[in-house]
Amino acid sequence: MTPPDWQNWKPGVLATLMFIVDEAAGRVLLIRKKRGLGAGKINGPGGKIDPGETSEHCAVRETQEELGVTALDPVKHGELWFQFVDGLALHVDVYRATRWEGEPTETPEAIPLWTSLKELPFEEMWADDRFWLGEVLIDQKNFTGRFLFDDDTMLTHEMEWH
Ligand SMILES: Nc1nc2c([nH]c(=O)n2[C@H]2C[C@H](O)[C@@H](COP(=O)(O)OP(=O)(O)OP(=O)(O)O)O2)c(=O)[nH]1
Repeated sequence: MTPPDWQNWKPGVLATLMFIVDEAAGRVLLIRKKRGLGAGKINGPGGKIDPGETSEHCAVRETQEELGVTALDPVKHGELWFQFVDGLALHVDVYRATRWEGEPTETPEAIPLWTSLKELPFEEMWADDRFWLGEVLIDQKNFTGRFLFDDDTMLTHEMEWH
């Protein structure tokens, strides 16, 4: 396969992910996603940016809609660029927050899962997550990642740490 030309990737669909970290307890608020892209997988809450909406607002709104929790003072830690071989392109901003309001509650979209930072369930997550999630959640690193997917299979990846 011809190597992808990262420089020419289009942003495509804009989306967000939110990871709420309970630093005192050493855990992160994940979800079991019930529908949409990645249904059945474990992930952070998130979704597509609405027209005219900022990415930070989207990350907070999606977390409210999926779990009934409001993330406070989120910090952006990364950008994910996904190209799927069927043509779908997705650009995802990744946020981390350490304060929140509300109790996580199951919704039609997601089941909340408080998860130990020492036991991130990579085997049930998207294949690229093992390249960045621990570094963002635990070490608070900043990154850009580019990934080529064929459906659920990751074909290539490229990481930059800032
Ligand atoms: N951690 C992780 N998240 C991913 C990957 N690929 C991917 O689309 N996501 C996230 C980004 C978005 O939060 C979500 C896909 O967005 P979506 O907009 O289709 O989700 P949705 O169906 O719930 O959307 P919405 O209608 O609520 O906006 O999945 C991945 O490889 N790793």
